[in-house]
Amino acid sequence: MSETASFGYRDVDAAEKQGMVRAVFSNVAGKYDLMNDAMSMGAHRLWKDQFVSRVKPRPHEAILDMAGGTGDIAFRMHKHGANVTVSDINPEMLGVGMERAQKKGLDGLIWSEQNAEELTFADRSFDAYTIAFGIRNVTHIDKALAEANRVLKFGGRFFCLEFSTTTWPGFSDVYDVYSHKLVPQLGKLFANDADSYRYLIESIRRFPPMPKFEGMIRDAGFVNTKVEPILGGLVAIHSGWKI
Ligand SMILES: C[S@@+](CC[C@H](N)C(=O)[O-])C[C@H]1O[C@@H](n2cnc3c(N)ncnc32)[C@H](O)[C@@H]1O
Repeated sequence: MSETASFGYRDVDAAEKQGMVRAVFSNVAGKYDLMNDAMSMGAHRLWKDQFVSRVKPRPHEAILDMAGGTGDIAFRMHKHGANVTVSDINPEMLGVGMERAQKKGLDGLIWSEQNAEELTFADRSFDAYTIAFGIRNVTHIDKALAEANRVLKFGGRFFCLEFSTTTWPGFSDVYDVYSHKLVPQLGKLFANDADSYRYLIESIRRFPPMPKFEGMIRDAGFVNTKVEPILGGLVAIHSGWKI
């Protein structure tokens, strides 16, 4: 029997998932940044600021921003003087990011089309690895985590920002209605694409809960792992160290 993977609430052939995810992000690339503001009412900017403040980028250190999309995390780290490589599997998302960098006058970022599961970077190339709202889209999360570990130097830091499950009871009911009913409608209104946004919400619900994901990070070889829930775990920052 062939291997299956979850694509939102559906189970699909694992070999097909990557192409389906790629199609989602090709569809949304042009409206991605606008939709992030609309869906989170601007909150994603605060979560990304908090995330980068935890990474503490230092001047000249090499940081890989995996699944970096249109560059939000990379731009923030670049401001600190880090040498940032933005990698993503989707050339359309990277294309939007490169245009944004040009408009902002940001030089020195490296843009690289890569699959998080099979990186072409040499072992021990980076001081830090970041991935924001990307890991839940990857077919084999364990392979991506193993690759993160491989490309980090000894003493390197791993940081992941991802939606998770809030433990605030009242809030989770409101969030359920908001995400399942309103987000696809916003997707239709702003991007003429309810299905892509339905997938993005469903994929949040299928993502492993915080303790399980932290265990996966440990299994990939990271130590001193930590989870920092935001809004009761609606969003979480996971981190670990390579030794
Ligand atoms: C929700 S966006 C996040 C973009 C950016 N990090 C941000 O926070 O705004 C998810 C990104 O993951 C990328 N992605 C999905 N699967 C991937 C994979 N296997 N390898 C690398 N990137 C992947 C998508 O192309 C997309 O750009």
